[in-house]
Amino acid sequence: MCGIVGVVSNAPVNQLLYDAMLLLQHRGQDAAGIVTMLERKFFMHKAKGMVRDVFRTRNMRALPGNIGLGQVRYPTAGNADSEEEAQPFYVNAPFGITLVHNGNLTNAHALRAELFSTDHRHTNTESDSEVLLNVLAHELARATQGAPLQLEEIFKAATAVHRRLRGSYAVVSLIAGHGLLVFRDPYGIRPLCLGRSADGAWMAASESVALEGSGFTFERDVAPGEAVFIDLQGQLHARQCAADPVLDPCIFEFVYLARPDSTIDGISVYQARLNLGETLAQRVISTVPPNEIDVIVPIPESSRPSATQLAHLLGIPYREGFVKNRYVGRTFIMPGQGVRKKSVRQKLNVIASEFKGRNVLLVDDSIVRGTTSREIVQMARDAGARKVYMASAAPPVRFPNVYGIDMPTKDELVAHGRSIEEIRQLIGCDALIYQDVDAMKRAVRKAAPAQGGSVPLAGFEASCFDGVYVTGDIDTEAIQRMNGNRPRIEETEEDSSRLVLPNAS
Ligand SMILES: O=P(O)(O)OC[C@H]1O[C@H](OP(=O)(O)OP(=O)(O)O)[C@H](O)[C@@H]1O
Ligand SMILES: NC(=O)CC[C@H](N)C(=O)O
Ligand SMILES: [Mg+2]
Repeated sequence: MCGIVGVVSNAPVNQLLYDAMLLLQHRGQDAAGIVTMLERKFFMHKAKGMVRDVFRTRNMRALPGNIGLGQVRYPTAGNADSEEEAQPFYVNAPFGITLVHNGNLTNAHALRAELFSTDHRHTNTESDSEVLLNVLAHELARATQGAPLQLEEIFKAATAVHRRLRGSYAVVSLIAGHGLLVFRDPYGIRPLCLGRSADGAWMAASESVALEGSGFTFERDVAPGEAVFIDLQGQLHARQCAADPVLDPCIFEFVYLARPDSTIDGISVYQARLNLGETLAQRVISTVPPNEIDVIVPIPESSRPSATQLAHLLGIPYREGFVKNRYVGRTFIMPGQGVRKKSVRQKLNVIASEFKGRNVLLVDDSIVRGTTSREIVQMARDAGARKVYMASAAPPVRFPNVYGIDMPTKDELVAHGRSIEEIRQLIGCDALIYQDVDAMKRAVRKAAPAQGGSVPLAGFEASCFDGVYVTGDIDTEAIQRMNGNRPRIEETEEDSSRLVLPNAS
């Protein structure tokens, strides 16, 4: 995941973009970038780091114009360490286009070869988003054939782009001298929504929290396969450009990725998490008698809504046993297992009195590599807990994700190829309770409104839990190819994060 945003206004947008990106910071902490446009000229600043570190006053002053876009990056393709792969990306022809992307193309490898041999376009990084931009540029050139750009050609190009791309993509792009083009893949895997301000400005963003926090009113989600073009006068034009759009949003957004105060495709993330706590309660009861649990303790941050609901239903006290250092980022989205492990301890500290002599049930939203749970269980024991039970509001994560969440190989997943009992032993808890896959889907769906958008909710992209890849073209070979170009982080206890490039000996 990454966070993306675009704004068309009649006043400067640099501060608006910056503020919206701060509201999306939880979606990517690796790099940040903004492009604005004044007349036909683009102004760009991007670098590795979090928003507040990347942009100084002098950078902000150098971003003039009433239209622009931005991204916070969490790399899932290419090289996490590369400054060049920070977004936005830019191409000069046709017209001049910049683009930000949230998602992951599963056919980037084939497209890159095709771009070079057939389309005669050059890409200069390993990023799939640069490939995406070049496909869009090629299709815009093909649709216009040298003539001025009209609305019909924009939608024709978007249609052709959908035909060529596979995987997940929520995109905001800026066409110099024309306007903002926004589109979402035909399955709607990654989120994207639109909002309006009182003075008529438009904002497109990954999550509704960015709209609301920036003074915009949520208008609607971008439908899967839909392309929306907002011209320089602020007129919005929309068209369904995919042959067979279906809405299968990524369920992990509701489990962990998104902010709880966001609504995605009509589903309140907070309500979905409460519901997950409710169904989890039934699983807990069937594993550990509630009278053997003295206290329920959430693992901050994302598990809190599920843990409160669980505690409420079981009638067991909910206590804060871990305090989070708010200056440490999300550990799951940090590149490198060593960095993640170290930062769990830096990030969370125990309140020993909540554990001493008690049987505690720790609740997390998900267990991915098991780094957090292992450390946390040990910390609870060190603090004097008698029994430490562990519950996950999501089912076991057993399969790699290829749609923009950084869990690319099955071997790194603690639940892959292991029984619940084996995972329990690895994590070191006295009982381990997982949500069930169908119950998770039901719980999230229950938070959906009766009436959906223009494309109704079909199901969920839940491949990391059930191994079903909604785009249908993913096999072991495809996963290996996607990972082939990604640098690995070599792990040892002492030297925790040495970067190893592929092909390095
Ligand atoms: O099994 P693991 O590989 O450790 O990953 C799972 C953990 O990572 C996430 O927390 P994170 O610290 O990223 O963010 P949060 O503060 O929003 O919960 C998630 O909420 C789990 O706690
Ligand atoms: N998480 C994402 O959405 C990543 C976007 C893109 N695949 C990149 O690696 O930069
Ligand atoms: Mg967490």
